[in-house]
Amino acid sequence: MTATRLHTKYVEKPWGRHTLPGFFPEGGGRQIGEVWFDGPDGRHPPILVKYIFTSERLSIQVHPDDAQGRARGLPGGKSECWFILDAEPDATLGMGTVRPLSGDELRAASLDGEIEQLMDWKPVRPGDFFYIPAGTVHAIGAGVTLVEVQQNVDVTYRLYDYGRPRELHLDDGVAVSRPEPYERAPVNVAAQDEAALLDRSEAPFNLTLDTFPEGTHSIAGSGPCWFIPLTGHGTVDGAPWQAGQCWLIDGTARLLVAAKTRALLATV
Ligand SMILES: O=P(O)(O)OC[C@H]1O[C@@H](O)[C@@H](O)[C@@H](O)[C@@H]1O
Repeated sequence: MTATRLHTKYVEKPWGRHTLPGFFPEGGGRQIGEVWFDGPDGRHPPILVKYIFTSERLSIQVHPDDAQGRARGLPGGKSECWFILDAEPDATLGMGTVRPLSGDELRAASLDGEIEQLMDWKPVRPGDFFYIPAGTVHAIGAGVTLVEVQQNVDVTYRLYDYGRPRELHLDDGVAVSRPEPYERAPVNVAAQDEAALLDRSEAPFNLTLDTFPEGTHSIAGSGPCWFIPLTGHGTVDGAPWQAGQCWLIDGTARLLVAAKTRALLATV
C-alpha cells in the first residue's frame, strides 16, 4: 500500500464560515476557515494542503523564505499557491502593493490601516491560480473558496488585521516583506483539462491540474505525490477515494476512476 489518506483537521477562524461548501461535513456550529490535510502519523511531509473558505478578509500578512525562517528558528519558510474553486462576483485577493513601499512606509501603513488602500485587490474567479512566493504581502478576500498548497511550515506574520483582536507581528513582518506590485501574469484554467501550474524551477514544489477519464490509471513519481481530487470518486490501491480528500502517494499507486475526475497533483 503506497497511498495514504491524510487526516482532515478543521481550523476555526474569525473570517471562516458556519456552512462549508460541497463535500465537507458541517463544522458543528463552529466558524471554520480552513481544513488541513495533516500527517500521515509520524511524518512531517514538506507540503501541506488546505481548503480555505472565507466570509471576511484574512489578515494582511507575509511569510518568510527558507533562509529567513531558519534564521528565526523555524524549519524553513512558507511559499504558497491558491487554486480558486469558487468566488462571489465581487470577490478579490490582495496581492502585492499598488506601488513599492519602504520598510518604514509599510510599518506606518500597517499601524494606521492605510495598508488596506495600498494593497492591490485583484478580482478573482473560479479557475484562477496564483503563486504567492515568500515575501509577498497578501490577503485573501471575502467570499472565496480555494485549495492552498503550501510549504509545511506554520508561520504567518500579520501586518494588519482590521482591528480584530489577534496578535500582529510587525517587526518580523516588515523585515521579510517585499512590499511591491505583484507582477506574475494572471492564469485561469477553468476551461482546461490539464495545466502545468507551478514548476520546481521557480517554487519549492510542482503543481499540475489533471483530468482523468473513467478507467484505470497509475500515479507514479520519484518522490511523494499529493493527489487532491476536486471531482469524482474511485479507488486508489483498492481503497475508496472521493473529491474533497487528499492522498499522499509514495511510489506508484493504481488509481481507479469511476467518474471523470479533475485533480491537483503536487510533487516536490
Ligand atoms: O492570519 P490569518 O488571517 O488567520 O490567515 C492565515 C492564513 O493565511 C493564508 O493566506 C494562508 O497563508 C494560510 O495558510 C494561513 O493559515
